[in-house]
Amino acid sequence: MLKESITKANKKTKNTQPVDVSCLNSPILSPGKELETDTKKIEIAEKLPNVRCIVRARIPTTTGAEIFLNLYKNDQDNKEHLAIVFGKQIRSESLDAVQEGETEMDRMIRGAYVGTLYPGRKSSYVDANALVASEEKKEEVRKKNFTPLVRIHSECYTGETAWSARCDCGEQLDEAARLISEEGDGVIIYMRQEGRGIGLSEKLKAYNLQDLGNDTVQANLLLQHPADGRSYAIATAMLLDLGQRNIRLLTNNPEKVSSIEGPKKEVQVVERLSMIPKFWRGDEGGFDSPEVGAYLRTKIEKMGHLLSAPDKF
Ligand SMILES: Nc1nc2c(ncn2[C@@H]2O[C@H](COP(=O)(O)OP(=O)(O)OP(=O)(O)O)[C@@H](O)[C@H]2O)c(=O)[nH]1
Repeated sequence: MLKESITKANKKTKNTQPVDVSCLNSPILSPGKELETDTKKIEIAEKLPNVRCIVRARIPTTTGAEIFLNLYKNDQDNKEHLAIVFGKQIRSESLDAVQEGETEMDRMIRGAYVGTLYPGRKSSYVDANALVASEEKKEEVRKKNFTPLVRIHSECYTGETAWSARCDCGEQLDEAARLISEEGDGVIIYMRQEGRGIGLSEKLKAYNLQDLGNDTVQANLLLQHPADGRSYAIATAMLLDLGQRNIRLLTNNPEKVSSIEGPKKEVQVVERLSMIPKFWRGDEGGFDSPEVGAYLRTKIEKMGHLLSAPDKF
């Protein structure tokens, strides 16, 4: 059954080397039997999708930083991707656009207000103090030629909610938030691409295949999925909607850097900053496990991640 589906996958998957199915006599890959190295590059769409921020809300956080959650709809999938915006400087053009027939209350309810909401506020615009503060901030940012720190993060229920030590996704999300909030203004684009795009149920199957001796890439391929099934066109369109054409990107993933720039280099990554696991840096709060070690090694060895493991790992 699995053998059959992988043969089908060979026929369907573009730019992918043939999968060696001889290993399927055993659920565990025999030593020396490479399943394949998936050479598929993340496809860059020819045209960016249309995105629209439909609601924004202020979230005071447990770390003290104040963030604005911007929820987006798009014409490519039916998922609710999010822009987690730090600071008040970065705003969504589609959210701020005036909608026909809407009242001031409608605008405030969907988050298209300037400044801060307070009981009894009547207008989305006329918070004079906020306007002055916002103009001053814009000027300050212009003077500094500010290029925001951005993280493009893919949803990971296990790493962010179920305390998983199989991956460093939860740590990366926290670390990105910490670094961005230190600078004041920046964005985390939170993409609903669970399990590198294969979804949670398939990722859980992949975990079982990993426990049976396969690495993260092999497990995806055995399940008939690409090693990485994500795309970043929606994220690029969201960054443009947020007015961000030049960014500093927090990632070790070279594919993410080229994909996020878009088909016509609509966005430019002017700097890439590595995300080194805390445990490798010897920082407080890091964690180690055999699984996360294997996960990171596979990223480096098979997915070309720009990260070098310290000798002892
Ligand atoms: N299929 C699969 N997905 C995984 C596994 N472990 C984590 N993920 C998913 O991988 C994604 C995390 O990717 P990112 O944090 O964007 O990291 P990345 O693209 O690998 O690179 P960085 O930007 O350097 O972190 C999330 O969607 C996780 O759910 C796994 O073993 N198998």
